This record gives sequence, C-alpha cells and structure tokens, in this order.
Amino acid sequence: MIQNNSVCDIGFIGLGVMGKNLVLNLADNGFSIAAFDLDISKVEGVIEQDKAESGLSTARVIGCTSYTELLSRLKPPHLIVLSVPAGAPVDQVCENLIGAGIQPDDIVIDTGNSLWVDTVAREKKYKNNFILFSSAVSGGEVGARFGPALMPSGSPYAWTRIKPIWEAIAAKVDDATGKPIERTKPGDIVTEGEPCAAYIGPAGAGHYVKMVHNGIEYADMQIICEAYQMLRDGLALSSDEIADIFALWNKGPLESYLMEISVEVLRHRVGEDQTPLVDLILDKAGQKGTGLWTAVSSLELGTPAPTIAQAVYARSISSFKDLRVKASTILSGPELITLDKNEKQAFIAQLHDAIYSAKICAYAQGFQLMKLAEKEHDWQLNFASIAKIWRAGCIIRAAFLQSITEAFERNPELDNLLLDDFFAKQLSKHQMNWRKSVSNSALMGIPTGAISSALSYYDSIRCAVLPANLLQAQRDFFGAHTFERIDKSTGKKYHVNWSTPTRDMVEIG
Ligand SMILES: NC(=O)C1=CN([C@@H]2O[C@H](COP(=O)(O)OP(=O)(O)OC[C@H]3O[C@@H](n4cnc5c(N)ncnc54)[C@H](OP(=O)(O)O)[C@@H]3O)[C@@H](O)[C@H]2O)C=CC1
Ligand SMILES: O=C(CO)[C@H](O)[C@H](O)COP(=O)(O)O
Repeated sequence: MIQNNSVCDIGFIGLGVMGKNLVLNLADNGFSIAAFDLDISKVEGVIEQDKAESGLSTARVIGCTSYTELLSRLKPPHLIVLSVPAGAPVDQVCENLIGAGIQPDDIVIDTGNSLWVDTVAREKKYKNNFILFSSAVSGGEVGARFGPALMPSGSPYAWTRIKPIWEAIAAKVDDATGKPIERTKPGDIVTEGEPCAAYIGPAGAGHYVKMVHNGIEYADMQIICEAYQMLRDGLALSSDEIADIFALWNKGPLESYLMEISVEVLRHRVGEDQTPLVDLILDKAGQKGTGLWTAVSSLELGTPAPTIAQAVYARSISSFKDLRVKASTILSGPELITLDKNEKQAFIAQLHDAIYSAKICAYAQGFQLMKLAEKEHDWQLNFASIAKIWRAGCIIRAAFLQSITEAFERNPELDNLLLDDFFAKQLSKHQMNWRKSVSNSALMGIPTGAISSALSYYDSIRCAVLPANLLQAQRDFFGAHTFERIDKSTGKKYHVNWSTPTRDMVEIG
C-alpha cells in the first residue's frame, strides 16, 4: 500500500481509455504508480476506481499534478510509461519531462500507436536526455486492463528493466495449445503460461510490427463486415440470424475475438422497440491511420498487401455517404436473386470458406510485408514469436494464430504463409467455395473488395506466368523502358525500336 510520501515503481502519463486500464493492470500486479494526466478528473477517476476495485482504503496509485511532481515520486533511474495520442502529444510530453529534469539514464516507454519512423527519430533526438523505448500495445480497453499483447523494442538495456513488468501485465497463453488463459476480474493475476510480450528488435521495429497488426486487423474486420453484408443484403437475414451464423462459425477455424464481438454487437438491441443497435449506426467508418500506414509501407516496399489496402479503401468509400446515396438512385445493379432453402445453405457454406481463405491471405500479406521490412531495415524479426504474442490479448487474437505460429516454427525462413503445407492444403480445400462466394457477390452486386482481392492475390501468387510480359512490352513501346527475355541470360536488357518500320531489337548495356 502506498503512503502519500512513498516513492513509486512507475510513472504513468495519459489516463485515457488505454492508460487508465494499464495503470489498474500494473497495480493488480503489485507495481506502485505515480499517475499524471492533463485532466485532473482523470487522475481522480483512476484513483477512485483503483480503491473501489482493490477494496483497500489507500489507493495503489498516487495522483500527480505536474511533471516535476511525477519525477519526484519515482525511484531513480525513473521508469515512465506514456499512453497519449501518436504524433505531437508524444513530443510535448517528452519536452515537458526534459523541462521537469528527467535524467539520461531514465527510461520513457511510448505505448501509443506512434508511426515507427517517428520512434526511430525520437530515440536519436532524446538520447542525451533519456532513453526512449517503445512498446506498442494491443487489446483495447479490456486487453489493457486484464492482459494486452505487447510489442517492445529499442534499447536492450531498457528491456532488461521493463521485461519483468511487461511479462507480469501481458496476456498469457498455454504455449502448447495457444489457448488464452482468461483473466477477467479486477485483482486476478495470472502467473502461469507464456506472456504475450516478446522483444521485437531495435527502435521502430515494435511499432512497425504493431502497425502491421493493425493493417491485418483492418482486413480481418472488413472481411467479417463483407460477410455481414452478403448475409444481410444477399439473403435478407436479420441481425439475430446473422449473429447465429457468426456464433456457429466462431466454434470452428474462424474462432476469433473479432468474430466473437461481432456476435455481441449484432445481438445488442436498444430503445423501447428494441431495435438492433447495428441498424441504427451510421455506415461511415473512422480510422486513425495505422491501416493506411501499413498499405503505404507495402506500396513503398513493393510487396503486395491488396486485402489490407482494400480494407482501407472500404473505410474511405464508406465515408462518401452522400455520394453513395445519390449514386444508388442513378447507377443500376443486377436484378434481385431469390434463393431456395438449399441454395441459401450452400451460399452460407461458401461464404464461410471464402472468409476463412481471405483471412489466411490477409495474414500472409501482413507477414510477407514484415519480412520485406526486416530485410530493408536490417532487423531480425522472429515471426513465430510475433505470431505467438498475437495469440491472446490483442484485437486479432484467434485460434488460427496457433497454426501460424506452427508454420513459422516449422520454417522460420518461410517466404509466404501460403507456401506452408498446412495453409496450402487449407486453401486448396476451400478454394472452390471461395470462388463461388466471390461470384455470388458479383452476381448479386454486393461489394466484397477484401474477399475478392484476396482471391486475386491467391491466383496471382500461384500463377507462374503473369501478363507482365505484355506490360513490359507496352512500357518499352512508349518509353524505351526495356525488357528481359526468357530465352536469354537473366539481367540482359532489350529494347525494340518500335517507331522504325524494321522494329529491330537491340541489347542494352
Ligand atoms: N483505444 C485503443 O483501443 C487503443 C489505443 N492505442 C493507442 O494508445 C494511445 C492512447 O490511446 P487512448 O487511450 O485510446 O486515447 P485517449 O484519447 O483515450 O487518451 C489519451 C490521453 O492522452 C492525454 N493527452 C493528449 N494529449 C496530450 C498531451 N499533449 N500531453 C499530455 N497528455 C496528453 C489525454 O489527455 P486529456 O485528458 O487532456 O484528453 C488522454 O488522457 C494512442 O496512441 C492510441 O493510438 C493502442 C492500442 C489500442
Ligand atoms: O490499435 C488499436 C487496436 O489494435 C486501436 O484500437 C486503433 O485505434 C484502431 O485503429 P482505427 O481507430 O484506425 O480503427
């Protein structure tokens, strides 16, 4: 129990959705906290909640009203955790800590969704003032409270100090089965199992991996939303009927946190007439940027992540509500198709296989992107370990991540998840239903950008000869961009003098 003049283990800045819950999680695990927020009512709120949950008369959290007070409440060298919005707020807090006298051997952990290049720059910028360490967090407010997935990166020295704390508060899994060890009550702690917290690499690597996690999260959510629209608009099912189908799917290979919460959302009713809430929510999606950053990074590195990019586009197109409403009165679609009972059952079974297959492709894209980034930035990422820490705590947690863990344990150098024997067989088994489901959506005029793009991705990856031969010839025709030939040595470049009548070919260089 903390007395008012005691020193604390950890300083915590930013007591919003994530911060408040991380503080309570740290307190449950025996760490004393000095907490600060710009809004004093948030500091008072966390102290009250802590007292109420712990049943102790004195809070395990001390409230601070300034950065100077926060530093004075900590054991040196100070350990300070930030949970503030990405971008300028992180630098504002860092500058305020410098003003308050932070020391070069103090450690500041940024747990927000910072852009990974900002983290790399900040580690350098503040190196004479303090050690900037980053640890992306996933799990939303419940994860933060009862066990998030943590993606730490930066100074190995700082990690030795942070590791026991992170391993205590992280979600835990049974390593053999990959099943989460549930913790849902304040005061409960889990000491057994494998913690979902593993050192990722140098500064920036952890935030990069979290960014890709969020890109996959966007794709996974969009795939589920497309299935919802197929069932709502294609089969005219109610929210409860769709919830029943999702609940059934959640017992098989599609078992995941996102599927589970979708069932809960679809069943939730409000108001006197008990309308399903989902029917009252405006269909305009928000986004804070991490999915977009993932898509941009895939374009910059030249590695395809079309399902992730489609998920970002789907959010963008949803935001054009007025345009869509107008277009719906101008642009025609196909006639309504009515299915009989058996056809409906087949439609649902095909959709199940389509979303499972699309999901595999989205994860394959995300992991391949991380592999390319690893090479580009000279990191040493452990993909089995990344899959392991995503098995619990985080938003994309799913039974399926155990299979991904096993794939990378079988072959740590796997170029693409689709080439793993287990996943190749899964796709081979489900592909015909996937194809039928994509054609159902096209014939019914229901947009399934993520599910369809994943099928194109699959077909492109397994296509030994793509039409890029014609594309290369087009480029050479208008811009003398040259091409290679399959009947000549690799690396030799050729150009045709397209504008001359003889169209003679020359070897370049
Ligand atoms: N919500 C989620 O599900 C997840 C969020 N994240 C990331 O975690 C971080 C925190 O998110 P979340 O808790 O949702 O955000 P909130 O907006 O709920 O909380 C942010 C907190 O930071 C404080 N803050 C804002 N600007 C400053 C500043 N310049 N100086 C000091 N404090 C400041 C806010 O103070 P004030 O009281 O004045 O508003 C607020 O208490 C973000 O980077 C987010 O992207 C990561 C994983 C999941
Ligand atoms: O990091 C997260 C979960 O992992 C956050 O919830 C994030 O805000 C989600 O992104 P967006 O707001 O763009 O949907």
